Amino acid sequence: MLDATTDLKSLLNDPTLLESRAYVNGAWTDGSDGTFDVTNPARGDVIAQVADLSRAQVAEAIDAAYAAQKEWAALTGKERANLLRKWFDLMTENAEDLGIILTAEQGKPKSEAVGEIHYGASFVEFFAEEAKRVYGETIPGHQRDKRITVIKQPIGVAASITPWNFPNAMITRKAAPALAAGCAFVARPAKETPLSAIVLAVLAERAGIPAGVFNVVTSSSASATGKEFCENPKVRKLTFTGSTEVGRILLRQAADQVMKCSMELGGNAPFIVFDDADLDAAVEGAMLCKFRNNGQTCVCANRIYVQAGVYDAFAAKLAEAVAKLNVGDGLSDGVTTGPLINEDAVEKVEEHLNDVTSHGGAILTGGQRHALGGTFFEPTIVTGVTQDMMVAQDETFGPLAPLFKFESDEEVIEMANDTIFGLASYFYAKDLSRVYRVAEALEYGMVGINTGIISTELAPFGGVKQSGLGREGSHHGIEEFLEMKYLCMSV
Ligand SMILES: NC(=O)C1=CN([C@@H]2O[C@H](COP(=O)(O)OP(=O)(O)OC[C@H]3O[C@@H](n4cnc5c(N)ncnc54)[C@H](OP(=O)(O)O)[C@@H]3O)[C@@H](O)[C@H]2O)C=CC1
Ligand SMILES: O=C(O)[C@H](O)CS(=O)(=O)O
Repeated sequence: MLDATTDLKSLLNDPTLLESRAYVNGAWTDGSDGTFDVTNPARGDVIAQVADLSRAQVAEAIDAAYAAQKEWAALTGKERANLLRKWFDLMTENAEDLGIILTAEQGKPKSEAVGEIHYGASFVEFFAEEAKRVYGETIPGHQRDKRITVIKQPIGVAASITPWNFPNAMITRKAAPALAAGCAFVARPAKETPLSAIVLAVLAERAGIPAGVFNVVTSSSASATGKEFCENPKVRKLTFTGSTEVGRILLRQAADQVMKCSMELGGNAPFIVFDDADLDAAVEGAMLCKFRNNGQTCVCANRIYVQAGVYDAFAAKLAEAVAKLNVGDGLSDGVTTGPLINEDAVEKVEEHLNDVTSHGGAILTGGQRHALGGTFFEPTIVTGVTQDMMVAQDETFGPLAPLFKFESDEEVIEMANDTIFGLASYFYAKDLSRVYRVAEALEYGMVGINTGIISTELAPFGGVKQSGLGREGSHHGIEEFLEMKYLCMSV
């Protein structure tokens, strides 16, 4: 066993949670293509060698899901709910260990990782309850001898492809409604962070979720797995979270089967501070919104617009708050900011930063790779940012806070909406008519008003324009995994 694996196991209350095989049809499965390495981004060492499944093995997982789905759907909603509740209880009981595993492979501070585990588990808890509430309807007949009924049925086998930035919650946000609806599920996690997905399977098995209902296929080739998901006729639903670029590829591939797709894609969130805002609250919200997960979330503030009259005061307060961030290894106590996921991520931050400074912007704080080396980067604020700079159109996905100045409400709404994305947006203001006008004018699926954190299992999460299709979470979330059937009966 690798030294780093031994070290990681030594941190766990239950070392058996650290599994490196895939989970197919209730069996722990080695990869016919060998293994691929999983690295701790804070330390650079290999913490696991995970099963590398071939496309043929992915097809076997789909076969297993297809075979298990009918019996799973035949259970009552309450029976499925009871099993999902046990899964939720096990996630909650093991949250500390799941958080340590998540931090080790993804890098976020352990406190954030444990927070993600509870956030991820909240979807399982919520949709366990929704399993009992898949209602149909009756409609008055169109003729005297006709009776109209509408029923909801599970779509069948659902497959997911998820990113590395929330390796637990992005899976449960999909698998929980799918299983609650009566679907069977095949999850393919990002190659950077498969351990958090695998441990969900460990707990699903312990919860008594039947073999074949929840499968985790780990692979180094996302493309091959994605093609199998899109081309295999037994798959009736594809649910993806990741970049818009990859979302487009998958939609094109899924089109051949006219497959039902949910897409949670890229963002470019504006964070607007009006001159009537509570500046201290706005700074607190900006810190949470920008620097959560080191800026590696699709709903992070990507552009910070500040009205001219409060620009300097806001910038000074934000710099004070950024100075308090503690960059380091997420497994160390007191660390608030971990490393970026990989070298590509660091280079993207540098590219956006250099574009700002080479076009007249200025660094207020930070601005370079951290003294810790590796993929650590100094939390950075830049000022004098304008709409023609890269950061205005492209998602940084890192700890870069670009401050734009604006004069009028009309001007900032136009700038905020000037993007192909439409996922999350935020603004701070007190005047009620301004709040209504701005909230209604922003072209986004989600608007945070005087708050920088909007994510909850109770609300419909999703975007418009090229940020995605469909919603996850809330009672809307289960509809993504149901088909509506119209029954017309002649009496
Ligand atoms: N709207 C939302 O909720 C979210 C959006 N995102 C967006 O995703 C981006 C960052 O995440 P990142 O993981 O780099 O995004 P990517 O889109 O590169 O990867 C997301 C997932 O897709 C897989 N993938 C990559 N290429 C293909 C392909 N050709 N066919 C099938 N699967 C593929 C990846 O696998 P592998 O990593 O193994 O190559 C990974 O599991 C940002 O743009 C961010 O905004 C991220 C999270 C949430
Ligand atoms: O992947 C993401 O960025 C998540 O969707 C963000 S959140 O749901 O944790 O806010």
